[in-house]
Amino acid sequence: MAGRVDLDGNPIKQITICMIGAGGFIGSHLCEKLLSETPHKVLAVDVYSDKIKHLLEPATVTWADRIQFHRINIKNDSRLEGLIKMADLTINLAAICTPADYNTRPLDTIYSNFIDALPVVKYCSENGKRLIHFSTCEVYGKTIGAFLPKDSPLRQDPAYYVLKEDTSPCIFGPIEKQRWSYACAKQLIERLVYAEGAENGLEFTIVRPFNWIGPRMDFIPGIDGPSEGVPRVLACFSNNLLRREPLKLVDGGESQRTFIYIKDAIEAVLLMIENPARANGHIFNVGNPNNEVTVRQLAEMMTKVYAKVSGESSIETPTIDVSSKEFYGEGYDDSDKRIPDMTIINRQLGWNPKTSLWDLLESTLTYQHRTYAEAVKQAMSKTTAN
Ligand SMILES: NC(=O)c1ccc[n+]([C@@H]2O[C@H](COP(=O)([O-])OP(=O)(O)OC[C@H]3O[C@@H](n4cnc5c(N)ncnc54)[C@H](O)[C@@H]3O)[C@@H](O)[C@H]2O)c1
Ligand SMILES: O=C(O)[C@H]1O[C@H](OP(=O)(O)OP(=O)(O)OC[C@H]2O[C@@H](n3ccc(=O)[nH]c3=O)[C@H](O)[C@@H]2O)[C@H](O)[C@@H](O)[C@@H]1O
Repeated sequence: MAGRVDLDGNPIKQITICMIGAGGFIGSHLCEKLLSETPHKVLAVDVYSDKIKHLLEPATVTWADRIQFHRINIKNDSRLEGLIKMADLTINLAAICTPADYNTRPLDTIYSNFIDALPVVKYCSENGKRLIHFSTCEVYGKTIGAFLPKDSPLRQDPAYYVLKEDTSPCIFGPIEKQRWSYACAKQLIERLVYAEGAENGLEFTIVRPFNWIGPRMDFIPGIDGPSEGVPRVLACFSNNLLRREPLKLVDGGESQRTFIYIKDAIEAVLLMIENPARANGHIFNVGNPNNEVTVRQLAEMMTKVYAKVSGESSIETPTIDVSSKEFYGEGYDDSDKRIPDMTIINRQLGWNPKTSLWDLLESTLTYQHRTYAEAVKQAMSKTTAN
């Protein structure tokens, strides 16, 4: 760790980071990276700590004095401002961010993504502290191309679908499509952070993740999360594979996504943390434009990879179609296609993603199989016995 320098060759000083939402999927990977590869200190704030338990116990691990866990709900805890004041940098990851919640719990979604983030921005601004705020690629909404006729040749033109931080519009559906409650709340908090920068000099960076996936993402229903819960697609499909049931394709699985390995994405966040002069004032797409698939293709690839890593044959009917109304309920809508433009992050931080979709699925599904296969088998045999 000695002699670490930033992208401009300057020595990197040890800092203290207040990480809100540190117990979640991204937070757990970021904590791991900071503790194992940097000298920085982490004040980890969350209501849950299961995903970072291995970093907190036992107290004898070499980094024990560099991480402190604070079980705090940021909605109503006066300790938050004190922690932000103690830190050099605050990273806010806390949010409700599973699509099944956006149309079924729109109030909680809006409160979590906008109202609850407000004090964090305010405390950073008032105390002259740097903020890295986690937004989402969903702020782009639908592509311009989605509104062209299906057979229009313009749909093939990147100008109609590649998403650029400084030029693409944010295109959401009507209010009754409550899916957009999340994207809209995230957009407004982005505008607020940006305005604090412009009017009050807040030093900020906004991150727009594009489908980061990997170990510890969400939960397996009935094992380490509610039986009726609907996590994001990686965990939904993992759950289906573990239970040997068909993967459910919402509205035919035609939507397109670009998936990036969490470990590649975390490299980008570390560059932002350690290169403030290059990252401040910027909004960054963080994704892997080379890993584009339709959801149907993702299901097919996950089925193949899971067969390889588990040694189990695939089931006869690996996928079934379900309507979005049946799967998510009233008010669901979808982003059609998400390709991140990488110009800004490349120019500012020289960062590029590395891992192919096949490789990232192989390591992630190996983890899923190792972590959950036995527990799922036991849960299923109990259900059959009852
Ligand atoms: N994973 C992705 O690909 C992705 C994509 C786009 C945006 N994001 C954004 O990145 C951030 C982190 O996402 P994630 O995938 O790690 O989600 P996650 O749900 O795994 O993590 C969020 C964490 O925040 C905590 N939290 C929520 N409300 C809180 C509160 N009131 N007080 C304290 N803690 C609270 C949760 O307990 C959870 O541990 C979110 O803001 C999300 O919108 C993630
Ligand atoms: O990860 C991101 O970058 C962002 O996008 C996600 O949104 P989305 O990609 O729509 O969510 P997923 O649950 O990962 O679904 C991806 C696609 O798979 C489909 N799906 C999901 C689950 C399933 O079982 N079957 C299925 O076909 C969905 O309808 C959607 O088209 C979430 O909103 C956030 O985590 C985040 O802000």
